[in-house]
Amino acid sequence: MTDSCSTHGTPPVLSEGPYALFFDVDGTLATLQSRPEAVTIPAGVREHLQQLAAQQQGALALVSGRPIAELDRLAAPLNAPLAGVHGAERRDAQGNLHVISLPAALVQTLEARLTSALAQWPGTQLECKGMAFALHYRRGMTYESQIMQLAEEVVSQFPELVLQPGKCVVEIKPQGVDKGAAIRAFMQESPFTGRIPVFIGDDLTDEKGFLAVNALQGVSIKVGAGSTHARYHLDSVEAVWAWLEGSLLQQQNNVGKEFSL
Ligand SMILES: O=P(O)(O)OC[C@H]1O[C@H](O[C@H]2O[C@H](CO)[C@@H](O)[C@H](O)[C@H]2O)[C@H](O)[C@@H](O)[C@@H]1O
Repeated sequence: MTDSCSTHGTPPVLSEGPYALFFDVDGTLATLQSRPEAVTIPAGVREHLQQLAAQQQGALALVSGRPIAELDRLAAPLNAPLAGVHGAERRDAQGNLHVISLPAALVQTLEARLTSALAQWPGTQLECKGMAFALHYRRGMTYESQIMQLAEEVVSQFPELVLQPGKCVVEIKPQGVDKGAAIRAFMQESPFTGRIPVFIGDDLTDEKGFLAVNALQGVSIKVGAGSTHARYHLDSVEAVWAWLEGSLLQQQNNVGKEFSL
């Protein structure tokens, strides 16, 4: 990554389109919390997402490291296309599921090994997502190096696995799974095809998504500090909420103009 976020401007609100909208969740639509299970998306933001989805004929998806089941719970009553576990799970706009899994025996072996290792390190937390594992250390920062070493050891033993670093977390996920691939897959399907892709995210896992959107001449937006491939920048989750509301109002104005005499 050669660009620095600080050199990028604030994105204008969405004014023309049609758009294909992709949102990361933690750190983008939802404020980070000390535990994954404490996260919520405010009701007003969920309402705005629903309205934006309707305005764009359903071309709005969440693209997250979280499993699809959790995304449905966090975003309810929004029933959107979803990419979960960094793209290992994907629910397309027709409701079809596309899943990249690992052999059950490998999942069992990894879960047992990671559970017993993290049990030694107070404040760390293991999130098992079926085909991926998140090793959290936000409440156990003193164990960061042990967690990183463990994750690196595991990945070095199994060529079908790769590391996905994040905010106070390192994840172990299947090779070839990333948010860029998930966004490209959506963009080949109705109702996303032919639209201008927009992706907003805050973390390292979002960088492949920014690259995918840039390659399609879309709008990539990084939330918060850090070097990035994204072309625009928003300071905070609150700024994302405000931009989302502004874009919604702008799109509503556009519709009003189409029908005014
Ligand atoms: O792709 P995202 O939607 O941004 O999901 C990335 C990971 O987010 C969650 O972990 C992060 O958020 C937690 C809650 O705020 C925080 O406690 C943790 O330190 C962060 O790394 C989630 O738990 C992971 O499964 C996601 O992959």
